[in-house]
Amino acid sequence: MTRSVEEHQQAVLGLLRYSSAFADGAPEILPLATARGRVLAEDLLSPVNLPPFDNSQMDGYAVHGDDLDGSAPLYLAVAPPVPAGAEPVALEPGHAAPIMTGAMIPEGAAAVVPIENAVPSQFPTTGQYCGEEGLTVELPVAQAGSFIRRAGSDLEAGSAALVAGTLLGPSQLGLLAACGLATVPVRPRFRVLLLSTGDEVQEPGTELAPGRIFDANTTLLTTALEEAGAHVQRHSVVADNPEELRGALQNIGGQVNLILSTGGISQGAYEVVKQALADSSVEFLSVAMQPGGPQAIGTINGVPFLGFPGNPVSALVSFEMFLRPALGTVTGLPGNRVCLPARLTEDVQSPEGKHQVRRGLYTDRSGQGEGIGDVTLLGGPGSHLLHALAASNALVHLPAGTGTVEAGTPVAVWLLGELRQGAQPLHPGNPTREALT
Ligand SMILES: Nc1nc2c(c(=O)[nH]1)N[C@H]1C(S)=C(S)[C@@H](COP(=O)(O)OP(=O)(O)OC[C@H]3O[C@@H](n4cnc5c(N)ncnc54)[C@H](O)[C@@H]3O)O[C@H]1N2
Ligand code: MOO
Repeated sequence: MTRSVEEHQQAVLGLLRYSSAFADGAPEILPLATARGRVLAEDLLSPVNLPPFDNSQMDGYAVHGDDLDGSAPLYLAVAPPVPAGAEPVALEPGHAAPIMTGAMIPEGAAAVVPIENAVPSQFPTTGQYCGEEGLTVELPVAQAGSFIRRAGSDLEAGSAALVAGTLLGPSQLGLLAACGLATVPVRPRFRVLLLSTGDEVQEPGTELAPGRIFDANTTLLTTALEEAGAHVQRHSVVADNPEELRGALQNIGGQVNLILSTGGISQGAYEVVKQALADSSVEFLSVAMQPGGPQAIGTINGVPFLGFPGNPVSALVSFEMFLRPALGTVTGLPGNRVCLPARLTEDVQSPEGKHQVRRGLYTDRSGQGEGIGDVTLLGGPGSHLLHALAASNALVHLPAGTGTVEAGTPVAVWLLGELRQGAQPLHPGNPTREALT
């Protein structure tokens, strides 16, 4: 059975949505400073007004409402100062109180005049406040309410500070702190059991035996999953022994939201995942994509399962194309990569019937009057080319039907990192030839 990229993306999304253990997970309560990158589990109402009280927006003089009759300049007696953090005494008509930014507006005051608009334009010294009677200040005409930040003008007590599903970053966590909250309920992390398979696959840090290779996939996918916000339970490498794999998968139910394996799913004589799950509801199929053609999808004892191909580049491309976007949709975490148009720096040939995903180096040219950036392919299409992948900052899409593309033609790229300054993103989702024309 062969599926299009879009069909398999939908199938993976459906599988993750089915992951009921995840949806029913009780919220975790975290201290604010440890909750960055997590998703809010429930609506949070503010217990206080923001600001909590009427306060001054400027260092200046608080003026009584009775003195705002439009006559100017005002000559007012200087009242005792109002520092931030103090509860001031009421202001009498005919008086102006030195008031600091953030200080509570005294009862009776109706406007603040910034100190630089006063004569003298500096506050009296502490000694003058204490020792001299009869200090006066000259102020220009002021509008009622000027430079006063009203209680609740940012957020009213009892209204929603944040709604469930919000991704918590510095601004959101700062808001909760301003509301006086010390902890936040977050959705539990999406939990993934990760197993790499293959007799030839050996732990890094050991001495490499003849015919064997080091396990790249466990580290590659652990870090990719964690970067996407998931919690990863790493299993040690499973040999090409179906009994061993079945043993590793027993009694997993309920502890994880997804089991993800690499390797053992194509046409060989020792395809351990295929053999171990032959009588299960897991489907082994081919997606019209290169790399990442062989795929497995289904459930094991009710737990969602995905099998990625063993080649490291195939595993990463499978993650980027299928799992990352679906994870974003079900968890509320950012799943879609920034998609940009870029001009190819060389001619390229892709298989007509497949969506080819090449790796490349994207360079932003928007500051050089070029409009869009360019992309240089790194390595060939081979799915073992991990060194070229490591030097790349973009996936380059050559959708099914592309065939030959000449140098200078715009193609869609997904940035594997931050958006460069000035670059204009395309709409997220699968790049098509039409999106570029
Ligand atoms: N006759 C056919 N052979 C193959 C086909 C096919 O259609 N017909 N498809 C090829 C494609 S495309 C891919 S991709 C691979 C997928 O094979 P498997 O998923 O069964 O993976 P393995 O055979 O176990 O491994 C493939 C390759 O990757 C290396 N590998 C595996 N695990 C790791 C790891 N953890 N770290 C680093 N490298 C790993 C492994 O040694 C193999 O070289 O099948 C093709 N064959
Ligand atoms: O489809 Mo395989 O993933 O090219 O190398």
